[in-house]
Amino acid sequence: MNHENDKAAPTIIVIFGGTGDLTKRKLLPAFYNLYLDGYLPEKFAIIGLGRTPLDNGAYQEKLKEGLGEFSRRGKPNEEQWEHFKSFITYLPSDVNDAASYQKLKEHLDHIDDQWGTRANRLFYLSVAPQLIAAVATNIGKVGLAADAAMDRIIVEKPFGHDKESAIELNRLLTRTFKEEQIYRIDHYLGKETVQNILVFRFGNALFEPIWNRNYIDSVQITVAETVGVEDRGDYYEGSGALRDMIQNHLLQILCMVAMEPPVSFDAEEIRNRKVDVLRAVRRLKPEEVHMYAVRGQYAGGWLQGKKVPGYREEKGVNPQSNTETYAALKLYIDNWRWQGVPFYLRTGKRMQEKTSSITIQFRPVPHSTFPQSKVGSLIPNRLTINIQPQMDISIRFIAKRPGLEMNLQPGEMVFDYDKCSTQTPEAYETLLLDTMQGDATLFMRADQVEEAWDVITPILETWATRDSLDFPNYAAGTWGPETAEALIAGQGHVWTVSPHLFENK
Ligand SMILES: NC(=O)C1=CN([C@@H]2O[C@H](COP(=O)(O)OP(=O)(O)OC[C@H]3O[C@@H](n4cnc5c(N)ncnc54)[C@H](OP(=O)(O)O)[C@@H]3O)[C@@H](O)[C@H]2O)C=CC1
Ligand SMILES: O=C1O[C@H](COP(=O)(O)O)[C@@H](O)[C@H](O)[C@H]1O
Repeated sequence: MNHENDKAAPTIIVIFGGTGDLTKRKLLPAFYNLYLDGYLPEKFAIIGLGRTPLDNGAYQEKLKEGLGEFSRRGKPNEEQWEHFKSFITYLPSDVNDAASYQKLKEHLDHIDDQWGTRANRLFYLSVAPQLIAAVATNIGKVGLAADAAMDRIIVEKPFGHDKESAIELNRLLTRTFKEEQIYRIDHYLGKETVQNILVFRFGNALFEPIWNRNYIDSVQITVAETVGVEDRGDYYEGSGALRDMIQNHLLQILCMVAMEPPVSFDAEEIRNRKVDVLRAVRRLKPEEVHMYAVRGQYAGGWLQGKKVPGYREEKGVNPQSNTETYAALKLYIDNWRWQGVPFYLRTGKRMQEKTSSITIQFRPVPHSTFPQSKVGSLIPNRLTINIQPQMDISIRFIAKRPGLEMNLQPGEMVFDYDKCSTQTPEAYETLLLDTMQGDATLFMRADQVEEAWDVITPILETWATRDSLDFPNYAAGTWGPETAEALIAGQGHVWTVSPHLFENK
């Protein structure tokens, strides 16, 4: 997390799934940007693995195309690319072929010999979840990751399908790796604006005294996407919004908003405080689920002037599918700080606008000093943390409207990331550098993952018992099903649809 003046030790990155979408779209652009920003060590190598028959040149060319398309800096400069590509090699291999791990070991040992030092080894599992067991077991068998201080494994989401499978996966990984060698990625934790939640809360004395049930009325966390399932219908059918987004990204954000102040910025300390929050989230009884959780699935509709198909018409999706593409929850945290404060979480695909934000709604003033006739309905203070694509933190307050009369109006103070001079790094840049430097603060520990599954288990189980649903129940290009409004209306709340203050009074 803190990358000041740091260069990692000599490092070899082995990417299982080196020909896949994630490598092209996220991993390679992140490494390339780290290279341009001077964060990669001089002794550095990327080894891509996959079954596709390619030679080094063809593999490098494929990754270069991806850079042009997906890097925040666009097409690479030829001279810089010529140097960077010398780090990259490709080893065609099948993860189920035990012999290929011996070859990989020889390759890694050979690099160590050339460099005259034992390099750190990072094994990135960018493969489907069902292949993780084969890779981790085979790495263990040939002793590829024998040095607990130097070798790490990075595991992509989804981490399990439910609590039992997550526990099983943790058990399997810890047969070969110690917990401190395992980096479970949640890319939301690498986002600049998400990291800033901790700095905002614990770097300022101003907010902590009012960051509790005495002053905060409710909290909303929204992650709204305009995209549909794209070409991931097969995966999404077995997942749905609750597993795909809430179990990981939204619950992790919730932890950062709700955690107690850590004693230090140490990885274990931060993760301890976060897991405390998950443990305190009230578990729902099956008969309560309908009062606390709402699901939806998009029908066809119009988005930004374009006609888009319904979920059931997407590639890889069952035409009678009951998979939810929208989920909204009302959660309570049963501890001293948050007793009685509702936390509303929602996420959906094909929503009207792409926006991820956190809204902290403060309570109204205890007594209205100013005559109602002058001020209309006073708007209580609200803090909004816009995560993406708009990146800012704003505080809404009441101010006097200039003039001879005592009229009030809403005002706003904004910290805007666009006004900062440096380019914002992508989440994967932060996270990959952290893995190289052995900083696990922004990664999920086994107990965090298991607790997060535990929070959503009653909902998953209750939802699984019903197979005749009123789906689809929201049109693409809207803000989700109407039942989501009712979910929070009982407490007198409405979803804060847009992050922009004055559209949203
Ligand atoms: N793409 C994304 O934006 C995101 C992906 N993820 C996660 O990342 C992981 C990878 O996703 P993604 O890149 O999209 O998947 P892809 O389907 O695009 O890539 C899968 C990769 O696995 C390789 N592979 C499959 N079977 C074998 C095998 N038997 N032996 C060796 N290699 C094999 C493929 O190589 P080949 O075909 O050459 O054998 C390919 O490189 C998944 O867990 C996914 O959930 C998480 C968040 C976002
Ligand atoms: O993990 C996932 O995240 C993406 C959204 O990520 P973002 O950084 O673009 O906000 C989501 O589309 C995908 O379904 C999910 O698997």
